[in-house]
Amino acid sequence: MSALSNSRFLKMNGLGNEITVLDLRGSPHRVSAAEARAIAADPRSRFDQLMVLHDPVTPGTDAYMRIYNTDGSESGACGNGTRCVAWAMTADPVMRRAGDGDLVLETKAGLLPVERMSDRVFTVDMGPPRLEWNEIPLRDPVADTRAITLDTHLPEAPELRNPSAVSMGNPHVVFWVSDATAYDLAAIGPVLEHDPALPERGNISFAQVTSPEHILLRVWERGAGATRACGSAACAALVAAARKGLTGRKAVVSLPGGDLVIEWRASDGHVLMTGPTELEHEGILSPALFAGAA
Ligand SMILES: N[C@@H](CCC[C@H](N)C(=O)O)C(=O)O
Repeated sequence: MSALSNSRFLKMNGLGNEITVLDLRGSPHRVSAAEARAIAADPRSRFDQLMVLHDPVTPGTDAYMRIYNTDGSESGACGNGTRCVAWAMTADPVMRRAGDGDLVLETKAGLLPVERMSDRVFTVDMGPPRLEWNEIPLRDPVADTRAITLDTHLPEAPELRNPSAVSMGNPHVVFWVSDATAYDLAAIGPVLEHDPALPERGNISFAQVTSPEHILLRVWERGAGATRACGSAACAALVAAARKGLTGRKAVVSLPGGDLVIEWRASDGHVLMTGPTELEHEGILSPALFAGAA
């Protein structure tokens, strides 16, 4: 029987980005890729990202998070999921942490301080963007990641050339388009996600800058597919747009699920993401889910 059998979970969302939160603090168990896929396969616990809480690693932090995509792969960042975890750790009667003060979460990519702005709205300090080719990572050295070249050539879509690349703790490629809704994400997304120039695959965004304070964004997520919102992609798009002089350092990023406010803070270069969370229901993971999942 899996150590996860009968574990309580929260099904949440951040702007429609489907998030399941599982609390393994106090347990040595590490969710396997097969277990993550099994949890995603059940409609009650279905997720774009599974956020798993573990005991803190760095002194002064509240929890260490592992982040799983629908396909079982792991990521270093999930903006919408981080806000959901912040809600769970401050408001859920079971997952609520002891004590008050600033909430600081940690992933394999670094520390994420979180501020509660209102009942369900949180600002996450997503840290500084990583902009060097080997930090993203890209296969080939490039001096300026504001305009990169992928191997994929789409002659039917001449706009899809020279995207920007940014890491927010996970790899993002941002294409600059005149109409963010014009592309068939389900057809193009998987091809671009797996482009050989992206050794760890990529989260793929189509960004339409409508003013210096506003970006329309659609995202094909690595390991999860088309989602209604992606917080780290919104951060990556704002950083890339500001670097290209298309926007200022603060903008509203509109996704199919709603709006995020993103600021690339001048004082320390950190990216702040503000947006809502929603609790849908709680549940218990059935032992039957894990039959055959190692
Ligand atoms: N939805 C997330 C990003 C999820 C991680 C991504 N699919 C990856 O593999 O890097 C967000 O809100 O940032």
